[in-house]
Amino acid sequence: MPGLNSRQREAVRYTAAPLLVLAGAGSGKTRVITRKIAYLIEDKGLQPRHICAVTFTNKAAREMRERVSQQLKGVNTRGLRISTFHTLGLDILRKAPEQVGLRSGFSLLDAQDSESLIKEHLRGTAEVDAISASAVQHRISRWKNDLIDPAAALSRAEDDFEARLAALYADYERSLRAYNAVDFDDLILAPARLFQSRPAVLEAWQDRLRYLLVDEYQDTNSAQYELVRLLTGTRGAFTVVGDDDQSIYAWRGARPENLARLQEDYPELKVIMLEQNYRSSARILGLANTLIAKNPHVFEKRLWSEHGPGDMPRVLRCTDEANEAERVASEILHLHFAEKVPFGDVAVLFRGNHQARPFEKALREHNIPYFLSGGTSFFARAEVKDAMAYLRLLANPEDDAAFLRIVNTPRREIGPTTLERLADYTREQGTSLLAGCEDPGLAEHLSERQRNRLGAFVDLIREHRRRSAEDPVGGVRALIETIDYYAWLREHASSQRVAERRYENVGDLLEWLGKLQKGDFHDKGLADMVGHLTLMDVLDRQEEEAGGDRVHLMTLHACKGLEFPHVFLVGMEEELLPHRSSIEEDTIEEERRLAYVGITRAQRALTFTLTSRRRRYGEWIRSEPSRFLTELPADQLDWGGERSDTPENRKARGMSHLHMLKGILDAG
Ligand SMILES: Nc1ncnc2c1ncn2[C@@H]1O[C@H](COP(=O)(O)OP(=O)(O)OP(=O)(O)O)[C@@H](O)[C@H]1O
Ligand SMILES: [Mg+2]
Repeated sequence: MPGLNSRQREAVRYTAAPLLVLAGAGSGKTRVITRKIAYLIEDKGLQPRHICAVTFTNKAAREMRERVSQQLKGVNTRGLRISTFHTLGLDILRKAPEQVGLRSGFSLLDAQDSESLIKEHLRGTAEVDAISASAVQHRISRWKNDLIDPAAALSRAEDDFEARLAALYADYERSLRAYNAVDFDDLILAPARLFQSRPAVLEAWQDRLRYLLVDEYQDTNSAQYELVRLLTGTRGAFTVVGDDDQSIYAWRGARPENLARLQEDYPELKVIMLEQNYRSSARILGLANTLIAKNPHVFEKRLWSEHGPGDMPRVLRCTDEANEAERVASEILHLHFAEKVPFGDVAVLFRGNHQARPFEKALREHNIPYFLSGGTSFFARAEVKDAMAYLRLLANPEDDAAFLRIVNTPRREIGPTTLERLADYTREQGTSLLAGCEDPGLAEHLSERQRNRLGAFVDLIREHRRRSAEDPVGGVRALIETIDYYAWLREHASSQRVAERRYENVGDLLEWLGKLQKGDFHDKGLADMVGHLTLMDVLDRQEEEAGGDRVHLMTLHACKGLEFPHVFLVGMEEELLPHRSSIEEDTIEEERRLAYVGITRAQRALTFTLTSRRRRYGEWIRSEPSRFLTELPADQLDWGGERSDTPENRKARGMSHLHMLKGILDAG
């Protein structure tokens, strides 16, 4: 087993009992998982279909799949399951939807959809001014992650307010059921419940998944813990790897204590610690060790590295955000043109999504290709999703998910109770929601006023379906104007500018549709074009994921498990990192872990940046260096590091212009 140290080898070979590999960043935990998959197939003769590896992000799952297929060249790995927890959950539900009270073809609500559903339920309650829909959603999500159902939430409520939130949770659940829909958290919760209540279903899955491997185990929540516990059963055939110092999702219900709980639930648990870091140069690792040592520890682990000291990590002091972004862009140009570093080897990491904007601007201005992970792609924008939902409903009146998305967008005073009754009725009748609106039998269930509102909506759709049968794009355009979608956007946006930009996105979508109509789809109908656009949606995402040689921009939460030769950790300021809310709530330890995760992504070079002033809520505020920077030994950091204005760098910038020019010439 080349490329593994003796402890890693032991971890790969160990299958006698449950195994926990507990080790710091860059020590090869993920490598143990990928090698172990290969070992189980090649040496232990396990069929690929009996193995399941679980990670947290699609990106991580994709990388793992690549690494495994490289190791198993020529071996048929059909059936090998490497996915996120959520994808695994979705597959489990899809195989037996009736068992959990769903029908096949159930819809999956994203966070945006759940939030607007909650908003509907909040409307008209006493709590509407006291709490935002997103806060309620967060609360419900926490309950679900802790396997607490509405009844249990109610019985635990300590005051009236909590009790009201629990009641909202119950309303929300009822709506989901009526709509034949699940939310993101249900993808874990529902399978766990399914397994608890149906031993036969559980047994079939246990028979299918005979060995389970979990990466980033420190970030599992209670529902995920339960799912793993159930799936692995008494056999306990699993390997989990994790690092308590990298637990950064407690705010979303992750339970780092799950690491300790394993020992209680599985007394025969074997624990292997890894201590050699293979990722970072010694100076970078030294900073990481110093920083994390400030947190209290249950397990002491000190990482060491055989790599040389490497470059001195640097700190760039910048005047403000624009300057910070400009300096980083300049540094990246230097790396790329003077040192021949591919753009893809560089990552810019920040605490909050809002910090990305100036960097995007600066990188774009310098013609540096970049990719913003977790950013909002065109098809993920609310307004584009609304417009797509209208398109889908025009093309296919049976599309219940599309119906639900826009029946009240813009507001038509059709409340959740009306929709629930409609959904219950149509389920009995076996018709779609839209068709159900016109069913005379509905009269028993809904008041005349409610029926009239639904009727008006049906008329709207029918009229424009007719128009779009003759002229697809014209029909859709007329619909968007008839409902005065712009006014709706204007009502909800923070400024006219924002509303206009959103409306432009809708315009872009229609324009795109127009091009299709004139081009390849001139002899086809709306349904074909919508199908094509939906597929584009998938392609768009795939393209996003494919990468290419681009600088990575991402939050610290998103960079878990990844590594980059050059890392810029920006915004190293008090109230940014640590975040202001963590200072107030005294959850600095989790922020320190976040900083630790960021630092340990760097392989060769690490650069921190900070500004002396930053705009916040329209005002200039003086920024203070992050305590995490001042905790680091001053002699291990180069605080003077000015590279942006060296002659070399000016040359690099000149080359970038040449590069740009060449691009223009090539295009011409
Ligand atoms: N025994 C080894 N010899 C050489 N390189 C190794 C060895 N083990 C791991 N590596 C390399 O070290 C780097 C870090 O490994 P890996 O990503 O598996 O660490 P990790 O513990 O999962 O890190 P993280 O905690 O950040 O997820 C990778 O580039 C990996 O290929
Ligand atoms: Mg890893």
